[in-house]
Amino acid sequence: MSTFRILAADKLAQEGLDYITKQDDCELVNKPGLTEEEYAELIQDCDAMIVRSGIKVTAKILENPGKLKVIARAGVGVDNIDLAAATEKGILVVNTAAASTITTAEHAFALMMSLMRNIGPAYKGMTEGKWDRNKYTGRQLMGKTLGVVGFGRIGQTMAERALAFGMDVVAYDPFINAETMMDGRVKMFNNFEDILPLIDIISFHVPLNDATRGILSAKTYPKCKDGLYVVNAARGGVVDEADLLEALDSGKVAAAAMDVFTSEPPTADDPLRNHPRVLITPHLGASTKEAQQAVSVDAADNCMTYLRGEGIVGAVNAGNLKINLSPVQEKYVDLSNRMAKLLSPMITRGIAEVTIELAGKSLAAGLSMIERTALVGLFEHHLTDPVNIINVNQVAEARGIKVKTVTTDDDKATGLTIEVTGPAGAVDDETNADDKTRRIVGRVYDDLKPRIVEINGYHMDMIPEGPMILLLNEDKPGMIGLVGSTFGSENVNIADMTISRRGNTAMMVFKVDSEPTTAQLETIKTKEGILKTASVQLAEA
Ligand SMILES: NC(=O)C1=CN([C@@H]2O[C@H](COP(=O)(O)OP(=O)(O)OC[C@H]3O[C@@H](n4cnc5c(N)ncnc54)[C@H](O)[C@@H]3O)[C@@H](O)[C@H]2O)C=CC1
Ligand SMILES: O=C(O)C(=O)COP(=O)(O)O
Repeated sequence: MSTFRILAADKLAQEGLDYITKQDDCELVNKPGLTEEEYAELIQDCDAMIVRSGIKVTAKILENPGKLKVIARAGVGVDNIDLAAATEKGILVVNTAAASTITTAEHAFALMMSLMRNIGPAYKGMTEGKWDRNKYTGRQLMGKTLGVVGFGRIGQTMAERALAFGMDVVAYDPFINAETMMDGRVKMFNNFEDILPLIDIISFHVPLNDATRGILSAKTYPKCKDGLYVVNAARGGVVDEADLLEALDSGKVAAAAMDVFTSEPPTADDPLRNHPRVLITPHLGASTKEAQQAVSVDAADNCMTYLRGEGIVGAVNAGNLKINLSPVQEKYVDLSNRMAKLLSPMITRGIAEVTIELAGKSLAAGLSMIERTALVGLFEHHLTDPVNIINVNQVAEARGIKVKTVTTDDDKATGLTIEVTGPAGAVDDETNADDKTRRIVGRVYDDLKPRIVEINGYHMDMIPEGPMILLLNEDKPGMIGLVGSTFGSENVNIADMTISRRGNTAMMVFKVDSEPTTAQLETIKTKEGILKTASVQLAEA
């Protein structure tokens, strides 16, 4: 059994660490707090890396990833991971989406309540011997309007709690196409500025990206009511920090609560640390015993699922990959790999375009996986850089290879066709019409076995498995005998064969007992009438 080395590169709950050490096939490398250079070296010998927000997983760390295959974020936000670099290197990034939702919403809610009742400065005054009863008259939540920015897991959990406290809730989320949510109790907006005149309190629950960076800033304050309360437990930078300080001074903002900062930790003299109307916590949103236990175990689990080849859970950078496939869809994924591997040695003219044709409505959910698996099979022997289902679309795009997918709904005749077109000028008018592209057609029948039914216009019905040899020869008498005796003298034992004619050539496909050596293939190739040879090693079907 192989042993997976799992690196904990951030402080993880003990439960998560114990969970890793209890697995027979895993070894824990618990090394939080190292330098960028140290991680760059350490990851090369680790299969998985688990992080929180305390480390920046930079392109430099990932430059030579060695055997690193997966990075798990024990939490939600992945803005501290260079996703483009991870994808380029074929490293899967996963998170533990829902495990910390309630905890984080509770923290945002606690910040909102504390802000409205001056809990922070009142407590501070008490510790300094003061008794300021009049200074800290607060505001009641009931009847106030909360604006939730980002109506995902945490935003909705925050809204549920606000509604229970008798607040009105409106939300801005341009990726939700609904007029209202929560049984009509939350009015939805898809223009940020439209919620601003309506709200007394704003709370952010969005990822940090180019669209959300500085979304609340000097530009947008003029639309807000005077005396706005601001809560940010999403990411530092969503609320522009310099503009917030000005808005506090001008009275536009009554008070602000921040759990997250543009730079963490903020410097000791950061004005947000000591502002009398700013309540701050050190990125504690997800920090409860319950949430940390859940995210650390889930993160470890998500790594193991991937490393053990059992699927992908919580993918962040695997595009539209669908993992929970039906048995038939899975068989088509397996078939696409076999088909691509068989076609791959015939691709001698380069690849400009790949067309994947999938027939059968019932297979549609597996399309992305089938497509990626086929591309990996086509590319892997032609490229030196590692290519896998995570980075294969990016690899194709970076090389200008067009990937076309055609689907049809016919469930009575399910099937898969992979066709590869070479670059312009790769074929000419003399080229046989069936050879202008490289094409392979396969299906999975009711017995769930993969079948190849056509290669480049040569029709057959063959289960692709084990070591296989493909021969293209002149279609003339004596060829089968010649090949049989040559295999015999070369000690290559034939287990099965199929032959198909097209014009004056034929394709013989052999299953043999063991993979032929290059020298054996060369000997076969020198025989009169043999035009091309290739060998492929496939798994048993
Ligand atoms: N303070 C802390 O310790 C924690 C902070 N977080 C932060 O909370 C964020 C939200 O987490 P979840 O609710 O679990 O994620 P989620 O993915 O369920 O929700 C995010 C929502 O934001 C929306 N969104 C995306 N771009 C937007 C835009 N430009 N404008 C408005 N809405 C937009 C999405 O449509 C989605 O509905 C995370 O991205 C993370 O940054 C998460 C956990 C803990
Ligand atoms: O899950 C998130 O996005 C968080 O911000 C929590 O961060 P942490 O794991 O506490 O460093």
